[in-house]
Amino acid sequence: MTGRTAPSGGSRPPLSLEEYAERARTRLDPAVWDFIEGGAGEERTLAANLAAFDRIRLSPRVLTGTGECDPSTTILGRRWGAPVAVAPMAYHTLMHPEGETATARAAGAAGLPLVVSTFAGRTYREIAAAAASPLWLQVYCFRDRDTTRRLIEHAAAAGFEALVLTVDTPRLGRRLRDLRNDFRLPPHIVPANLPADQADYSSPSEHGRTGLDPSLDWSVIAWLRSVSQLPVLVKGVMTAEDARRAIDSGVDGIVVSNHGGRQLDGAPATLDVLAPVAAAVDGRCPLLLDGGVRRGRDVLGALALGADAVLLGRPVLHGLAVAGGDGAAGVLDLVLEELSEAMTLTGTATVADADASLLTGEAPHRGVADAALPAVPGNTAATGLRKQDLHRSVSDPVLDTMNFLNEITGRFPDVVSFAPGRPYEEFFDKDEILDHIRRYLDHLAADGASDHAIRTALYQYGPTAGQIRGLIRDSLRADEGIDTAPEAIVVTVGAQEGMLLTLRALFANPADVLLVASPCYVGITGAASLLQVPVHPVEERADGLDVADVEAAVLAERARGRRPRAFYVVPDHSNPSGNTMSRRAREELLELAARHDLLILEDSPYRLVSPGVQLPTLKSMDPARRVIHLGSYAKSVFPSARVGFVVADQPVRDPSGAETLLADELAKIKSMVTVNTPALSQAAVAGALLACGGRLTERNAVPAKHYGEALRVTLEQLDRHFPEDVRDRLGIGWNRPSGGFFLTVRVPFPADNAALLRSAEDHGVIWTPMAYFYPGPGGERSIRLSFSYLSPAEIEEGIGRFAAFLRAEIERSGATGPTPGRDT
Ligand SMILES: Cc1cc2nc3c(=O)[nH]c(=O)nc-3n(C[C@H](O)[C@H](O)[C@H](O)COP(=O)(O)O)c2cc1C
Repeated sequence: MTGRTAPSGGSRPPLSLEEYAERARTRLDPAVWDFIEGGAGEERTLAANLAAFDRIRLSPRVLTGTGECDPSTTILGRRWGAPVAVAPMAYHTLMHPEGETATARAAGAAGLPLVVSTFAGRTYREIAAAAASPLWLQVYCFRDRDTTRRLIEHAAAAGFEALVLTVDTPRLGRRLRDLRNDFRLPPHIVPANLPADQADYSSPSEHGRTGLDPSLDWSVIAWLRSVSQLPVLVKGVMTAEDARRAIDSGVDGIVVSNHGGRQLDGAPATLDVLAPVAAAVDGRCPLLLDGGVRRGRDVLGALALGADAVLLGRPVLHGLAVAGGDGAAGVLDLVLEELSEAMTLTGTATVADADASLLTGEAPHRGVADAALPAVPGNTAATGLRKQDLHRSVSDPVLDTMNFLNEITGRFPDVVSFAPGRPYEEFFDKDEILDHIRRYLDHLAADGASDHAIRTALYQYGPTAGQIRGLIRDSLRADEGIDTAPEAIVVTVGAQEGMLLTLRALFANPADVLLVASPCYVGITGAASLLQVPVHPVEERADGLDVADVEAAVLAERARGRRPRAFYVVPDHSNPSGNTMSRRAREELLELAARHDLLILEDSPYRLVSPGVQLPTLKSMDPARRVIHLGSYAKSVFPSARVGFVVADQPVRDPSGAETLLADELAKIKSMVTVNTPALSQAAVAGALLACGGRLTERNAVPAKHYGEALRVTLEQLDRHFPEDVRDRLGIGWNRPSGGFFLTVRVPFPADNAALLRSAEDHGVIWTPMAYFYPGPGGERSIRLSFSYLSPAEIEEGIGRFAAFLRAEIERSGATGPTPGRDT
């Protein structure tokens, strides 16, 4: 990031990108200047891009002890000197005869990638020869796909590492400056990688109209995959919805871009749409942004709003125009110098540390409609909060799924509900809870605790890791074959807190990915969303999880440069699918974990309330301590206690060689979350454990029988309403779990919220759309039925209503026959 020699024509090197722009303007032919500088229409969007960055205010933070900051980052498995790359721009040769080769040298010197335009003025081979950092190819899809395919093959052969498909250009925007100037490329400026004889390229707008394919849809991603192995990014996404579709289409990255204001005039500034797009992407792929980046601090602003990196457009052309490769290098150096300054003055040690806490004052997406904020009654000075200003997780649909169900249950109180995964209430005895607490106090006294110590245990803040760890250890030994020390246990506020603590501790860097069996319990994906942990779903097959699929996910993530850190699974009677992993699959999973240095997060709350003998827990099969076991007493004791625990016996070594257990580290985090699990709750659970000598299987013998019976009645009623030949004809099916609270019904129509509403309104029965449990697409034609909360008579009535709903819905949609798509 050293200053360069003064590009000729100025008394000193330009001190800002603005100065580079000014010097470039004086050097270039006015029509060429207009061509690079201009935007579409009235250039509102062009101006908005710049204005949005102008509104960013960063918080200076002092005495942070940050020292040297590190602006480097890793994208698609490659280290970049900073989260900046050069945006694809046509014809660098218009700025300087060396064109893209000069830019590639400059980018290489700064350790930054260059995205080379389809309309590059130099060949891909020449550019690659000059490059010392990653090259990506920007792809325009032509009507003639063969031309596009050849372009991609040439770039791949030259060593380009990724494809960036520009998706905002079914035609070129009306750029009035070019129209007024009747802009034509000089004869020597040609696209060096396109067939010279096939088109007249001299008028970019004219060629755009005749050459570009205006009818592209999302299937183009699959086409690109069919012609190239390279990762595919899409450039030009501006809405959360399109970002989701892009991810559903399997892209490897997204560039939020409005083409530097050159396409749809009136489109918002890219920075203004970044936060909602980032919320939708939720770390599932790299997210880049371009448009209006003109200073190093702009880079930091974009990162704070959720980008992983930015592309720099016009300023690089300005540098080239001013002094060729040296000028482009000067521009990049300046941006990196300013970024380093901004990071230091905001106490941002690394790129991963840049988050929304850096922002202060008016956020970029504010300003337009502040006046339209609803007034809060009775408080005229109230501050209206915008959802976009809150953490992106609050916009994550996963955090909302249960609200819809609760709302619908409230609206139709007389429905039979197969929605809640709740224990059957007839087993609750209102006096028992007091007996449990009494029993625990007596136990403490019998153990020799003084009155004073017992008072403290009950009334005072307690030990962070919990005060009933010994009893939990005994119970795990008796019931689960898990042999662990009390010190390896942290008592948590439900298993949910256990998930939060575990993810917080394990996921230290943005390249760490959580793999989850999918469909997946929303508690873990929700916690991942809160912590911005990227999630990679591994889809269960109809008969359960295939460990080969987990391995494929591990390898795919590695290939993307990310680190699969842990795999979350409910091995027994899974919520939501009801499937159980076989013993063989458990062994294979543990072998895989060892092979790939993967941790397993085992969550298994239904075992102890399921009939029959259970398969061994993963934790009990795990001498290598790869399994972190998340426990819950919600089903086996009662949910209101909100007591869970984590068995985290993994040794943790610090740089001095000192060793703790992962449980100790979780307790540190817990001390800042819930301080300790309420003593009253622990006392009640402890009393319940003492009552059965730690053998919760024995305590739950009757409930387990009940749940087994509820499952049997549910299956029997489904069989009765839909005998095999009928269900085959209608395209309905279901699995046959061996226990737990849930099963999966496959249907031949979309089982979405609209269908759920019809089911509640017209048939008086509620269920849960399986799609709620898919972190990505999937489950659209599946339903989760939960039978745990209902009596056999209610189940019988409810399945009758459910059957009527299924028949009505099949008739309504005209859909019968085998269910397309996924099975669970
Ligand atoms: C002269 C010029 C040519 C461009 N050519 C392309 C191109 O060939 N392909 C593409 O995807 N985007 C192209 N763009 C858009 C840029 O990649 C980028 O989206 C935009 O310039 C970023 O905004 P900024 O210039 O404000 O930094 C071009 C932009 C300019 C200014």
